[in-house]
Amino acid sequence: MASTRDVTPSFHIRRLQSRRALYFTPLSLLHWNHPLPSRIEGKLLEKQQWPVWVILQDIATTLEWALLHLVTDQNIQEKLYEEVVGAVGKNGVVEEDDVTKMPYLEAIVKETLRRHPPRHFLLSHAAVKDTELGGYDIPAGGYVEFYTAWVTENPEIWSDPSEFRPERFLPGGDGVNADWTGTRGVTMLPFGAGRRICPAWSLGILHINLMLARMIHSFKWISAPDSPPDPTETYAFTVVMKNSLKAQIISRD
Ligand code: HEM
Repeated sequence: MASTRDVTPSFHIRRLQSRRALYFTPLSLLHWNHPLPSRIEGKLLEKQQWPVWVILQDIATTLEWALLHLVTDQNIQEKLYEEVVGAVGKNGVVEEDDVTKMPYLEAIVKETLRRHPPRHFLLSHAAVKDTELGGYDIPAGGYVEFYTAWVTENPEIWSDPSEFRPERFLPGGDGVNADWTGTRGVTMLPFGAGRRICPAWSLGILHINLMLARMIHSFKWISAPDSPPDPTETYAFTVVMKNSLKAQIISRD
């Protein structure tokens, strides 16, 4: 009989890692606190200390929001499971190359980043010279904060923006041509845009895709009794769930 466990996603990540089911979750690096290389030109935040947990936080936040929707809507979860099984079989192992051939997985991750951009604000930017931006005069040295969530909440850009609908990123959907790195127009900004865009956005996406595919391939995720998923948001470094997701997992073996 399938066993169930009542655990939080972070616990899942550690458990799956110990079963070698996950590709890469460098939790041991959580205490690493060396300066990351910084790009200086036109940059406000110089030589900051960037603890690695800050970076992992973006990935963990995205995974937790994706799982909330997959637990809430089992049809989406089953459709993803079918796609993963179709690509690697029931007993195969999902590898990096496999996730590039999973359009529904990609649509789920894009919809998660649209609906729940982990950072509602980009890093602080500053004008290096007197600048006019969107009708405002920004003096040299003036700080500019970009609020990213307004783009994805905008009904002029997205139909029913508050709904979680991965299909919008598939052919025929309103997001099929969305450029999430902002080079062809800005309809979502999870990684920022322009020359200060997150330099590791594709690495982040690869990790999220791979982990999510492996989690769904190995387990069916369902709501924990007496603890239904609660999408209320709160601000930490990223915009997280006020009440962490609790779910039960059932082995698909
Ligand atoms: C889902 C995953 C991720 C998200 C949503 C994300 C998001 C962002 C955002 C919004 C920015 C600020 C861009 C701006 O101010 O214009 C940023 C910057 C940055 N990110 Fe990421 N990021 C993710 C993963 C990663 C990973 C995996 C790494 C490193 C391995 C990384 C390293 C950095 C660095 C070093 C910067 C600063 C770049 C600069 O100052 O020029 N990020 N990220």
